[in-house]
Amino acid sequence: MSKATVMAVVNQKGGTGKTTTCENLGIGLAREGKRVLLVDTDPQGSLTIALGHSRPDDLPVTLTDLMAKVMQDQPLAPKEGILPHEEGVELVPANITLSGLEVSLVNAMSRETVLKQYLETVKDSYDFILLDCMPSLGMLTVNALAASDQVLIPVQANYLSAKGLEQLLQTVNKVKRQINPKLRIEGILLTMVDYRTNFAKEISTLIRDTYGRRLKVYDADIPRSVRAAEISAEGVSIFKHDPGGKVAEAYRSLTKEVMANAEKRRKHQLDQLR
Ligand SMILES: Nc1ncnc2c1ncn2[C@@H]1O[C@H](COP(=O)(O)OP(=O)(O)OP(=O)(O)O)[C@@H](O)[C@H]1O
Repeated sequence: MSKATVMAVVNQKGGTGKTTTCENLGIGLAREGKRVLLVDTDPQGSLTIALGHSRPDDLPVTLTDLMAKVMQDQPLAPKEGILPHEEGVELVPANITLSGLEVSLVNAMSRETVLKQYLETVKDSYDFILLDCMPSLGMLTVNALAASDQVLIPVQANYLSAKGLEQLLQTVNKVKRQINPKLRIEGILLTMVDYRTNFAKEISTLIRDTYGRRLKVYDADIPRSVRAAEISAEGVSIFKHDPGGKVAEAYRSLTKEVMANAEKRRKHQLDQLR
């Protein structure tokens, strides 16, 4: 059985739409029949909350426990700590205890690859594993990059920080060089685009012109909409909350692009084996 494609959703800047993208791309893929695991690697637990667990601190098992077991060489039960969601995805939840684990990683053996080692134990059961990263380039984000095949970078169109993006690309390249040679940037996703303003259109064009040659910018942009902001408290995706709306439409397009890219890569790999 083939192993999952692991995708890190990363931006060290806060509030760029990482969690919203993880949730809706993940559920979008599940709606297309893919087996999807979402992993909350952020001690804030936003993805955990967004998927309906409003009190992450009360959960008996979270990513902290699973990574701690890996670090202590303890066995994991099948699907230990993995929670089902009504829309077909599964979740490894997180809470604030993950901050403590991040500190203890500093002195751990193979500290950059603890998450990777954990994911190896579950990879056979999924087609896609999406990692919701925290807004920093610390050890948990390095673990996410070390465990991933590809990176999706949500960028809030109105607040593009070219310097921030360069810093992120440097970190991705460093992880690629030193720890994970197969890591590649899948694409930049423009989020919270307000098409009522000319400014947003200009920024979108600017990003495509500036980075489009070096990096893929997804054709799908995610529009700004209060309907998207509402889902954080609803425990369901935009496909359930507002199925006919423009944000659902945009995440549907993104899902198709991600699947088409995965299929292209699979064919390319098969061609190389021939
Ligand atoms: N398309 C959108 N339109 C309007 N609001 C949005 C949209 N996408 C996300 N939001 C809202 O913007 C805020 C930040 O989004 P989100 O939590 O997805 O970002 P994040 O990058 O994961 O944040 P953090 O860095 O804190 O983890 C949230 O309140 C969310 O509900």
